[in-house]
Formats: sequence, structure tokens, C-alpha cells
Amino acid sequence: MGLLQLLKSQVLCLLIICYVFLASGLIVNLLQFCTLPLWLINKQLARKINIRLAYCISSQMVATLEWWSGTECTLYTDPKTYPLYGKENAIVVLNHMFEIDFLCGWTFCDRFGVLGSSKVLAKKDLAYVPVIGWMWYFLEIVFCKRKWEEDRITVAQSLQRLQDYPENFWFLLYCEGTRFTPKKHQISMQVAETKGLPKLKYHLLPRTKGFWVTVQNLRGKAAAVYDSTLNFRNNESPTLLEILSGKKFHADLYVRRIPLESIPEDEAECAAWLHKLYQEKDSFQEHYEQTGRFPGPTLSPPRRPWSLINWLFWSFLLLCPLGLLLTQLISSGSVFTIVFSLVVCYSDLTTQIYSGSSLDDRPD
Ligand SMILES: CC/C=C\C/C=C\C/C=C\C/C=C\C/C=C\C/C=C\CCC(=O)SCCNC(=O)CCNC(=O)[C@H](O)C(C)(C)COP(=O)(O)OP(=O)(O)OC[C@H]1O[C@@H](n2cnc3c(N)ncnc32)[C@H](O)[C@@H]1OP(=O)(O)O
Ligand SMILES: CCCCCCCC/C=C\CCCCCCCC(=O)OC[C@@H](O)COP(=O)(O)O
Repeated sequence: MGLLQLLKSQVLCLLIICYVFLASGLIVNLLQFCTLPLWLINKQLARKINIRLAYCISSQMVATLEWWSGTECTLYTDPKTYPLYGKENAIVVLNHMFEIDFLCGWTFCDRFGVLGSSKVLAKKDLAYVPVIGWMWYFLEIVFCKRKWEEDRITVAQSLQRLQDYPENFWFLLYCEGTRFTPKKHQISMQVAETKGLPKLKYHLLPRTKGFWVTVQNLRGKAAAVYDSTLNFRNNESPTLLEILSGKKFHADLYVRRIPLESIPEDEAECAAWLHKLYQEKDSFQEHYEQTGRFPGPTLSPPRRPWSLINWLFWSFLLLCPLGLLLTQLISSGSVFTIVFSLVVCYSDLTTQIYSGSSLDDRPD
């Protein structure tokens, strides 16, 4: 492990990153709250301001992936459709296999200039998470309770509200509804069997209702579905903690642009279409497994400096007062200072010992 890598893996660095994220996030949430009266006067302006405020939060996580961990992202796609990315509204269908798949999605959003405005069909519980969940409330993120009797109305209404959204957005849909685990896979393949559907090896059986309601309600607004399949090189499954510890990975994303008009309007036909899509997605994963790459040409959209600039700005703003406070505490020599310093040093030491052994003991 190099010196820089060792430095990045210190608990103190993790604490600093989380402090900047939480403190800046709560400030942004407060600013978002202050835009409430504006929604009554000028809704489109309020939306545009909230897009920029949301960027301040989500781009910090993007910066940790791109600039702190140095993770690289390669896009496999048709060069003819590439110029359209970021220039139109789209529904993104992504496999849900990795802890940080949403973060890789955000990275691509940033590279195509739609990070602040991008949306997701998220479970309702996430709306109550401070910083991210509160930010999403002002971004008009669509939440579902995963109870179709209720969702069919509320999800459709939330999607209809996006018809006059003033900026381009990508709407992310994890049709599998939950992250892949062998146990969930086994259950969902039992459902596939009872429905007479072909088995999938790398995906859970997609939930078709959310996809159908999204396509129907975004017709005329979204131009296409971006069928996206994500994988990491060397069979790795990165965690958020590893990214925050500065560990580098290489993500590969395979994207196919499918015009929205080509998707059937009828619910049953649309469901059958989605099942077929997931069978194709499964074959792309099989291709990756066999060859270590997705089919077709590769492109590497460059990372942009804005996420880093935003991160440095908030770090400067929030770490300067903290530094001053700590200097004052140390010079006062209070008991608190000594206890705090000891706790930080101790946790740093134990993490080094643990990470040293656990990383080295990992199987190849
Ligand atoms: C160029 C670059 C391109 C791309 C870049 C990539 C991405 C970037 C894009 C945007 C990024 C933006 C934001 C991302 C940020 C963060 C995201 C983070 C978190 C969000 C993650 C979540 O919260 S996922 C959970 C919530 N979402 C979903 O659940 C969506 C999928 N679900 C549905 O659609 C559901 O249908 C529903 C929620 C609408 C309703 O659910 P409900 O449970 O009520 O109904 P069902 O659908 O289950 O209907 C019952 C039918 O299901 C069958 N069944 C039963 N058991 C199973 C099973 N185990 N598997 C499959 N099916 C099952 C049952 O038989 C019923 O069948 P029917 O025939 O009657 O339909
Ligand atoms: C600058 C970096 C600062 C780092 C601070 C870390 C704080 C991280 C805080 C928030 C991240 C929120 C991301 C939310 C996305 C999580 C994905 C997710 O939760 O998917 C749920 C889905 O699978 C369904 O799950 P279940 O079926 O219920 O199981």
C-alpha cells in the first residue's frame, strides 16, 4: 500500500469527508426549505434553484468516486446514440447488483450534465433519510410504497408532474426492485417458474408494473429508454466504505438506447417486452463473464472538474472554522481535547491494524 493510499484509508479522513458531507448537506437542505415560498410564485425557477442545490450534495459523492478513489468508468455504447445522452429526457433501466451502482449512475449523470435533475423511483423509506432523502423531496423524486394498490395512483401522479420539468433528466428504474442476493434470486426464479418465464442467471425477475406506469406517464416527455448494465472489472463488488477509503475500481457500463415509441402501450405486452429485455441483459452479463467486456465499441466520457470544485469549496468553508475551534481547544488544554484526540488516534490505530490484516488476508 502506497503512502497516499495509506493516508486515504485513515479513519480521520473518513470522519472529515462525512463531516463535510453531513454539514454541507444540512445547510443545503435548509436552503431548499427556504425555497418553499418561491414554489408558489415561480415554480420553474424554484425547480432550477433546487437542481443546483441538489448538485452541491450529490456531486460530493461523485467526487469521492472520481477524484478521491480514482475509480475509472468505461461506457460501451453505440457512438451514433452517444451525442444524444444528456440532451434528452430518458428512462434508465439499470441492474441492481452492487452497493455503489447508484453512485456509478450518478457519475455518468455528471459527465452528461444531468446530475442535479436526475430522478429515481425510490422506496418511500429513503424520503426520511436526512440530507439525501430531504434533498430528493425538493427534487420531486418519485417514491413508491411497493404496494401496487397505492402506488398505481401516487406514482402516476408524481410522474405526471414531471411533464413540464424545465431541465433534462434521467429517470432511474431498478426494475428488480431490490438488490441481488442469491436468496432473493432463488425466490424470484421460483416465481419465474410458476409464471412460465425463462430463468435469469444474473438478475432477479423484473417487476413490470413500475416500468409500465413510468413509460406510460412519461410518454411525450422522455424520448428513450437507456437499457444499462453495470459490472466491475476483476469480479469486484465495491462498497461505499472502500470508495471512501480511497480504493480504486474500474466500472464498465453497457448502454443501449431504445426509442420510447417502440415500447408497447398495453400493460401485458409491455410486461412481456420487459421480461425479454432482462433476458437480453442476462446474455450481456454472460458475455462479460466469459470475455471480461461488454459487446461493442467503448468510450470514456471524461470526468468534469465541477464535482471536485464543489467539494473543495464546502471543505474549505466547513473545515476552516472547525480547524480554528480545534486549535483553540488544544491551546486551552481542556479534558475534552485530550479525550477527543485519544479517541481519534485509537480508532485510527485499530483500523490500520484491522485493514492491514483483513486486506492482506483476502482471497485473490
Ligand atoms: C449513458 C448513461 C446511462 C445510464 C446511467 C445510469 C444511471 C443514472 C440514472 C439516474 C440516477 C438517478 C438517481 C439515482 C440515485 C439513487 C438511487 C438509490 C436508491 C433507490 C433504490 C430503490 O429504492 S429500489 C426500490 C424501489 N423501486 C422499485 O421497487 C422499482 C421496481 N418495482 C416496481 O416497479 C413494482 O412493480 C412497484 C413498486 C411499482 C409495485 O410493487 P408491488 O410489490 O406492489 O407489486 P409487484 O410489482 O411486485 O406486483 C406483484 C407481481 O410481482 C410478482 N412477484 C411476486 N414476487 C416476486 C418476485 N420475488 N420477483 C418478481 N416478481 C414477483 C407477483 O407474482 C405479481 O405478478 P403480476 O403478474 O400480478 O404482476
Ligand atoms: C461525500 C461522501 C460522504 C459519504 C457519506 C455517506 C452517506 C451516504 C448517505 C446516503 C446514501 C444514500 C443512497 C441511497 C441509495 C441506496 C440504495 C438503496 O437503498 O437501494 C434500496 C434498494 O436496494 C431496495 O432495498 P430493499 O429491497 O429494501 O432491501
